[in-house]
Amino acid sequence: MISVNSLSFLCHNTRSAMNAFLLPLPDYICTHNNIMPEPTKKALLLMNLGSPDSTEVSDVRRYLNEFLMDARVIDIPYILRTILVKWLIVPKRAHNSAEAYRTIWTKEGSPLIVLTRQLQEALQQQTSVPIEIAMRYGNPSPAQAYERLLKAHPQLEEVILLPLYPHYAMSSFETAVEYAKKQLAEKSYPFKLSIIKPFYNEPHYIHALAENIRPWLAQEYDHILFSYHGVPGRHIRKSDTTGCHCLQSANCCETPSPAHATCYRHQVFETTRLVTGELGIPQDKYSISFQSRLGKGWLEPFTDIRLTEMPKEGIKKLLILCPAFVSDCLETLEEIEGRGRESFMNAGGESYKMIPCLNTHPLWVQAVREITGV
Ligand SMILES: C=CC1=C(C)c2cc3[nH]c(cc4nc(cc5[nH]c(cc1n2)c(C)c5CCC(=O)O)C(CCC(=O)O)=C4C)c(C)c3C=C
Ligand SMILES: [Fe+2]
Ligand SMILES: [Fe+2]
Repeated sequence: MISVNSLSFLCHNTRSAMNAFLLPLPDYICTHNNIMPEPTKKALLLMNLGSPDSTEVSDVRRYLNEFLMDARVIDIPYILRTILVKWLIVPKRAHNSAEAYRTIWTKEGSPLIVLTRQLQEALQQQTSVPIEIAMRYGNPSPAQAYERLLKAHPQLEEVILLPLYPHYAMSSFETAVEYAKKQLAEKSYPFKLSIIKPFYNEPHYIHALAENIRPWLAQEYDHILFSYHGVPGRHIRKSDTTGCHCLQSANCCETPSPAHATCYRHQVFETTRLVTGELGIPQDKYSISFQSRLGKGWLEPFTDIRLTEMPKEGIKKLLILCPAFVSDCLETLEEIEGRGRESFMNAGGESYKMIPCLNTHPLWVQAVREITGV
């Protein structure tokens, strides 16, 4: 292969000289000055959960069907899942869900997708490594992102996949990775996929989270609630690689085990411990809860219940954040900022402040660069 250095002498008036011999000029040979960038070999793919294409009930229905028919989300046999999802959950949920999306939708679209794109743009301003986004459900799909990357960079050798979930769950990180791998395998793309593991304890991420919280601590508050997206306890046990650790004892998540590499509960505890440690928040000033449950047997305590209990326990001024998400979305803006606030205030709360997700915080942009090496 011709190295870029060996071609550098060609750069002056190269195109006209080479044209004289009718040689096609590779696009990475610069004809204006002596800079000849390497052809792009590496790209970054940011992958998030996805949203419906619009707030029309038909689009929300299609999105919910795709989401809930995922066997890593509702992990029951196909026939039962089809009956449950297509006949019971989606028909019952689609209208309310569309209504909920309408309360947060922006003129650019779904906050989750708009904010993921803004993260892409903030990163792209700092690096020449091409960056694309993809969604697990809906658009753009990983295949669409691969096509765009390949068209613009035919010499691509590696796509670094960053699932935008700090914590491992079969219903978030695992399904995103498997879907991206499946779509890669379906066509003979010339590049490989390198997967970044969950970054729940990565120091740059923890630092970004801490600094995103810090300004909010200047005002008076009684308590900080770390509200994480819930998952069924069954999923925690299923993801236990040892087969005998997770949810088998009261303090399993504090007892060292290789199971923690894929234990959502352990990982959210760790994020909370590390970030409160960095901020020096005493143990009696914060707690963890789990939101957005769908069905029985999900991790406890439940955020919606805690929000109605807290004012009666003397917690009147609350700070709340949702570190399972890096971008604000339906579950933060509608569930926590909207309905959560109402529950807390109606139960006797005096002040309720939701700390936004990391979104495009400069330290988060920096953390993504550190975590992915772009
Ligand atoms: C931490 C990330 C997430 C996990 C884990 C997760 C598990 C999970 N979710 C559902 C059901 C629904 N989740 C919905 C929305 C939603 N979920 C996540 C992230 C995780 N989900 C995000 C970021 C969002 C918001 C998407 C957006 O467009 O803003 C919804 C759809 C909305 C609704 O109707 O409530 C459902 C349904 C299950 C069943 C599950 C694990 C088993
Ligand atoms: Fe655990
Ligand atoms: Fe969810």
